[in-house]
Amino acid sequence: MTDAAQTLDGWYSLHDFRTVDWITWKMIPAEERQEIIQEFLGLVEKWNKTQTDKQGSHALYTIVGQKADFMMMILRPTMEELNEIETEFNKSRLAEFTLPAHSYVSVVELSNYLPAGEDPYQNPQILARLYPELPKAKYVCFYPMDKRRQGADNWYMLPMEDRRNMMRSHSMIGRQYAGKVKQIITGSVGFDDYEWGVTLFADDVLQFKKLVYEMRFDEVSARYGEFGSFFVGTLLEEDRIPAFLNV
Ligand code: VOV
Repeated sequence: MTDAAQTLDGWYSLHDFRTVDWITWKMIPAEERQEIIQEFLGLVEKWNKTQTDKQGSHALYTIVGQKADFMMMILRPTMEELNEIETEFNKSRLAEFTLPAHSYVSVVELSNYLPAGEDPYQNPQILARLYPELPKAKYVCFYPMDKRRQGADNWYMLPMEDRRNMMRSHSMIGRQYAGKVKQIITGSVGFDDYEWGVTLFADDVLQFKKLVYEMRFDEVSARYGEFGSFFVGTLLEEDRIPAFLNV
């Protein structure tokens, strides 16, 4: 067996995608819609408080295309909290007017391919990456991915040194996007259908395409990357929620 990569694990993550049932939403009185929006804003207010207390973070984005209408990305210290939040949303009145479109369960992950120093859990830069406050970037891009295990191209059979070299090259490309794209890699082996979730944040949506395309030419993605569905969305700030739901 080759050496397994060691991981540092941070907050648990839920990407929850919903489609709005606009037809039934339009059928109820405007007053009732306002109440439902207020109830949802109350939930978001609770999440804001958790974020201020540094006990988690969240982000809301409206999704472009037919895969979903909006996404709630939630980070929390435990899986139980994610489950509670999801259930609380499901019991809210807004949920009666949404259909589940997709979800992804994972945990913020850093791997030891690049040296992190002595006790990484004491390193403030590492802690900031494991327990991040999600940025208010204008755009989000989410997709799940695997590393290939097929015939001669089996990532998990490669010696540590080869994987480390390839990850170094990967990070060199990534670093050219510093300040343009922020990545949060979440591990999902044992939690969801792929091995990682990739969540990218940017203020210029085109940078997602440029970064993901450039990485396709890099060996770790070219030879070993397998990708699921891509979701792209625009920031749904709280003050935009009533307008988004206005019919
Ligand atoms: C935005 C830029 C960017 C930067 C700087 C960056 C850097 C780094 C570093 C330094 C490391 C290793 C240590 C760690 O921090 O974990 C990683 C790790 C990882 N990455 Fe990455 N990545 C980026 C971006 C970035 C993208 C766009 C993708 C998707 C790939 C693509 O083809 O679509 C990706 C994937 C991953 C994955 C799946 C892992 C875990 C691999 C494993 O086997 O464990 N990543 N990544």
